[in-house]
Order: sequence, then structure tokens, then C-alpha cells
Amino acid sequence: MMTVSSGDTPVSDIDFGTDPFDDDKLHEECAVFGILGTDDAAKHTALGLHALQHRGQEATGIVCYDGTDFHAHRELGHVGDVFDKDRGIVEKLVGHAAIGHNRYSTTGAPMVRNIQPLFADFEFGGLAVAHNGNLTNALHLRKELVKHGSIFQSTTDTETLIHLMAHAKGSLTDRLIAALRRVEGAYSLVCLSRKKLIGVRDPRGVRPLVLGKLADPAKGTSAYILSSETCGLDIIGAEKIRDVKPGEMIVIDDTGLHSEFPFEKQEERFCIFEYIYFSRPDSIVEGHSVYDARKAIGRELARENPVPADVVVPIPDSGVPSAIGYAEESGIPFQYGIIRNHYVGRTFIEPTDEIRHLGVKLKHNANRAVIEGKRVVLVDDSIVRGTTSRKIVEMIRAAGATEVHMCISSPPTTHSCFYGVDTPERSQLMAARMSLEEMRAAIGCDTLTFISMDGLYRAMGLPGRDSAKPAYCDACFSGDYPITLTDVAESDGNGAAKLSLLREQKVG
Ligand SMILES: O=P(O)(O)OC[C@H]1O[C@H](OP(=O)(O)OP(=O)(O)O)[C@H](O)[C@@H]1O
Ligand SMILES: NC(=O)CC[C@H](N)C(=O)O
Ligand code: SF4
Ligand SMILES: [Mg+2]
Repeated sequence: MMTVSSGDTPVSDIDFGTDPFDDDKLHEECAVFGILGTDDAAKHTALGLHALQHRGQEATGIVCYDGTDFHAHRELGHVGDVFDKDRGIVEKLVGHAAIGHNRYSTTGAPMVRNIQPLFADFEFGGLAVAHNGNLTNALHLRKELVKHGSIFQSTTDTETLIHLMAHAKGSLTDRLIAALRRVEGAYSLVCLSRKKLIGVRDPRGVRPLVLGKLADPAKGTSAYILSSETCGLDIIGAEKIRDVKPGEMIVIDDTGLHSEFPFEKQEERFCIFEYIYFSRPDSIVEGHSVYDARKAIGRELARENPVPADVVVPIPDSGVPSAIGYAEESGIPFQYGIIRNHYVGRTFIEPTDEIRHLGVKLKHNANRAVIEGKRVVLVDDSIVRGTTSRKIVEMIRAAGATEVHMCISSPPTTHSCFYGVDTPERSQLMAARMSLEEMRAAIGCDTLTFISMDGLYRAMGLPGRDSAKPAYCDACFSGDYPITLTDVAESDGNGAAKLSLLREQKVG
């Protein structure tokens, strides 16, 4: 995580109330969703956000418009809890247009005032903004804006856009374009004004955003939808029209859909980790089925790293599709050798050190019947701090495996992400601190293999990685950051900058 806030409690000190054993991971990012042209826009948005829950679990929010007023509800917690029907919140969010957001913070702690969609009253009227991504010069711009009189209400990078728009001139879209021309970083945005639903992707197209349509045959009308992933369309029975293109701004109003490309064209760099881990396997992202991409990566992994073994076992959930691909390619049978408890997600006991140590066991358990006496290939998508792998290898050996071979469907994660994924600092990344052999020894497996960078690109249907012009952002594996990291370059070295004097406690 790019920690640029210290006025709030540091993220690492906070119990998010979601999964106390999950604090070591490469967390997800954020989800955005928007719809215009249907009754019950907020209900559709709540469903869309529910399908996109995997992208962010700290907080959720919806802002809608009923033709006269905007209505908003933002709260820490999961979509299903916050918008639970018994609380009657969605019923009060009336209107024909709405946007929503699930947050996993990258800049600004998971506090009430940082929950999105943000909302501001402009000269032209109200505007709600929801952002997936991370702005890499937000702190730089914030300092300048504060000098010129801006008073920030939150500590998120996203609020910078609101102030840049307030200082700009012209119509809503003129101001948005002017603001976006000043920011660096990654963004897939959805915005809602009284008349418009707007979707924009940064010129590199780092984060996904799709456009869909929901027909109402009875009324002969249809609503337009913007969603981080297609699974957000599927849940409400909407059809995908297409991906919003990198650098494209789509404006939907009562005259229909308008598209423009207001930014200087740049080479596209979609996040390759979306295919490896972040997106849901049933989503179609940038023309590829995520499930098929993961299977292809697993196949490539098996080609690069054939291991004599008796059984291929995924580390669920993320390792499943690539393990299927590995098994298909190698001819070694796939087995659920590890069973995941899906009910561990919520706090039910305080995570003392002793209990925290049990973490992985509470979530995963070895299925002794398919492990005992076997040479096991374990497949997972990534190693971040190595906590999961180390404990799983120990567990598989304790269940009687004779050999344990760990195969990872991404190259070693050596660098942090600054484009919208909460990654631990570099110093915490196992692959940044250790050689391959040191990692193998620390994890305790017989062999440890990562897919090669070229292998990963081959699995995506390319001849390999073109280092002069890589097709994807792969900075967390290569250190080749496609977008300038102004705030990192200007930071004092420990990344901390006091953005606010207000310390807040986590409250519901
Ligand atoms: O090296 P580590 O720091 O242990 O982190 C890596 C693990 O964390 C993630 O899985 P997670 O258990 O969070 O969830 P999922 O696989 O069910 O999505 C990821 O898929 C790896 O399995
Ligand atoms: N993970 C994300 O996309 C986060 C969006 C935004 N940077 C925030 O921290 O709120
Ligand atoms: S640094 Fe990694 S996680 Fe971040 S956008 Fe690039 S590929 Fe994706
Ligand atoms: Mg996993």
C-alpha cells in the first residue's frame, strides 16, 4: 500500500472486521458500478456491488438521484450486511440513476470519511464519484490545492479530482477532463450528476470497466450500466455491450450514449494481475475469459515445469483454475486435496498471536484421503509474504505427502503496486527479500517454481513479453512502472505524510 496518510490510524493497526487472519495478503482493489434508466437503480447497484464484493471488502456505498434529490448511504462493511433488506436502507435510495463503490483502500485509511462514492456540490449541481485505481500524484496535487484554499474532507487520493474540478472552468465534462489531464495514475471512474452517468478509464487502461445494457421489454426501454467486471452485469441479467476503452469517456444521458477520447493516446497497459488473481473467474475482461486465462497459465506452468507427481492440488480458491490447467496439460489427476472453510471470513474470536498462528488452518484443511503417500503438486496464484504457502506445505506434509512441489501461476511478486492494489511494502514481499532457493527453503517444499514472464504472456496468447512495449502492466513482477510515481519519488522515504490532523476511530 502507498501509505500517504498518517492522520488516520494506519491501515495495519485497524481491525477491518472482516477477516482477522487475512492481514498478510495481497488485498484486492475496488469495484465501481453505475446504472441509469431504470426504476430501483439503487437495488440494481446493490446487486452489482454484491457480485463485485471480491474487489473490496472494507466499505461500500451508493449514491442515487431521483430527479430532484441525491440520496446516499456509505458504510464500513460488506454489501450484504450494509444493504441487508431488514435494515430498509435500499428502499430509501430511490431514483432512476445510481452509482456504487466497494472499497479496499490504497490511499487514505478505511475510515468513514474515505468511503466512496464521494459527493460534492458544484456550481453545475451535485456530482458523485466512484474510483477504482490509485492516483500517483495525488499528494503532490493536494499540497498545491490546499495552498490555494481547498479544504479536503477525506484523505483519499480520489478527492483530489473533486478539487481539481472545482478549480476548473466550463461544463461538468469540461471540468472532469481538465481534472483528469492533471492526474497521474490509474483510474476507472463512474460519476453521477443530475443528468449524466459518466464512465472513464485512464489512457493506459490499467483497471477494467465494462459497459452493459438492461432491457425492460414491458416498457420498451433499456438502462445503461457501467461495471468493473461482467459478473456485475450477469447478476442483474444485463448484457455486455463492450469494454470501455482505455482513455475513453462515456457519457450517458437522456439523449443516449456519447463517447469521446479526450486524452493524449498512450500505450495500453492493462493490469495482468487481473487475470492471475483479482477478477472473478466468471468475468470476461478485455475480451478474455478470466477462467480460461487462468487455465492457460496453469497449462503453460506445466509445460515449463513438468514434475513427476501423483496428484495436482489447488490452494483454494484462487489456485483452482490454474491447477485444472496444470492437471490437463500434465495428465496428472486434479484433486481437492485442500478444503476451504468458507465461513472463516468474519471475526468470531479475537486474533491473539496464538490464534492468528492457526489462521491458515482455520481457512484451509488438508484432505488426507487424497494426500497420504502421494507426491503432490500444489498450485497457487501468487506468493506475497509467503505465509499461506509455508503453512499449507506444513499441513500437506503432516497429512502424509511424500513430496511437495509448489507451482505458482505468476512470476515472483517483487514490487509493490501503486495503481489500485493494496500490496505490502517491498520489504515485506518474500520474493524481494530472498533468492528462489531461499524462498523454497523458507516455505519448506521440495521444489518451488514460478511461471516465467514470457510464459505468462504466452498464456495470454502473445509470443512473449516485448520488453520495449509490454502489452500489460506487470510492474509488481518486473519493477517496470508504466505510469510516473510522483508521490513515491517525492516522499520522505517512509511514505508517510500527514494529511489530516483528525484521528478517527473505526465506527459502523
Ligand atoms: O503469500 P501470502 O502472503 O500468504 O499470500 C498469497 C495468498 O493470498 C491469496 O489468497 P487468499 O487466501 O487471500 O484468498 P483466495 O485465494 O481465496 O482468493 C493469494 O491467492 C495467495 O494464495
Ligand atoms: N483500491 C482502489 O481502487 C481504491 C480507490 C482509491 N484509491 C481509494 O483508496 O479509495
Ligand atoms: S503493479 Fe501489478 S497489480 Fe498493480 S497494476 Fe501493475 S500488474 Fe496490476
Ligand atoms: Mg489464494
